[in-house]
Amino acid sequence: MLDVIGLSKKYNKTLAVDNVSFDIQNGTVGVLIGPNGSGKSTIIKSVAGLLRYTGEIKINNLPNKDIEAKKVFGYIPEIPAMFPLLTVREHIVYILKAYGLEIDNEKIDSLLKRFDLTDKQDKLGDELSKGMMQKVSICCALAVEPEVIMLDEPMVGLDPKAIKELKIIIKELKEKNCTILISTHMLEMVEDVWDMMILMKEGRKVGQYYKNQMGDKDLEELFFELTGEEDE
Ligand SMILES: Nc1ncnc2c1ncn2[C@@H]1O[C@H](COP(=O)(O)OP(=O)(O)OP(=O)(O)O)[C@@H](O)[C@H]1O
Repeated sequence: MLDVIGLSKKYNKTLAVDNVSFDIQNGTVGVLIGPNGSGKSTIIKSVAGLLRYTGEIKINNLPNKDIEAKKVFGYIPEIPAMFPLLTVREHIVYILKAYGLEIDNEKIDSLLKRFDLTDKQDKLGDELSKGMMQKVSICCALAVEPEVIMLDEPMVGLDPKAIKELKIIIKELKEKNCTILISTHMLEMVEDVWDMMILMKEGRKVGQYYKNQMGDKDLEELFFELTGEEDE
């Protein structure tokens, strides 16, 4: 479960996030949407503990910066960060070690296979394409079997097969009662997985909507209706 309570973040004079609150229950996919610059990445980075902010963020009822909270939390950043001298496989091993988990080679093999990385597992971090880096970053986050996972624009740069696999994985995580937060502009990619939508505009949460209350409307239709922007 993820709780964000009264979150505000200023970068110098820019109020990027203005008193935003929401919660996402276990087994629920929340999507964070809004125009460019509306504060989505700032929220995600705050939850991930990468920024200073005011307000409270709790993961499974623990402060997000608590080590016990970090142990159950996975994060796929918008821009993947690779270790240049670690191989693809070593990235996953490294993460498992950092989380204090056993090195389960079968689990690693299966993740690599799902993302077509088996024959790339010995490539170094700085030898990878952008899409491959994104896949490694996804494998690392999944390897720790998080209870709460955040994905910042996860589909960008992925090939169609990897997008399909990721969508299946999101559904599997949901079935395992995971709490999932996805920030994206690719609304059609989350159409069949979302449960709750948090709509951001100019740093403020301007709405929170549940799929089961939205009738037949799709996410894109809702977005244009709610933001008053033109669908061209
Ligand atoms: N490091 C930074 N320094 C200063 N201002 C920043 C910084 N990062 C973001 N901002 C500002 O904070 C506001 C929110 O940015 P943020 O990246 O959170 O938006 P976003 O909704 O994720 O945008 P996008 O859809 O373009 O990724 C913007 O006005 C942006 O210019």
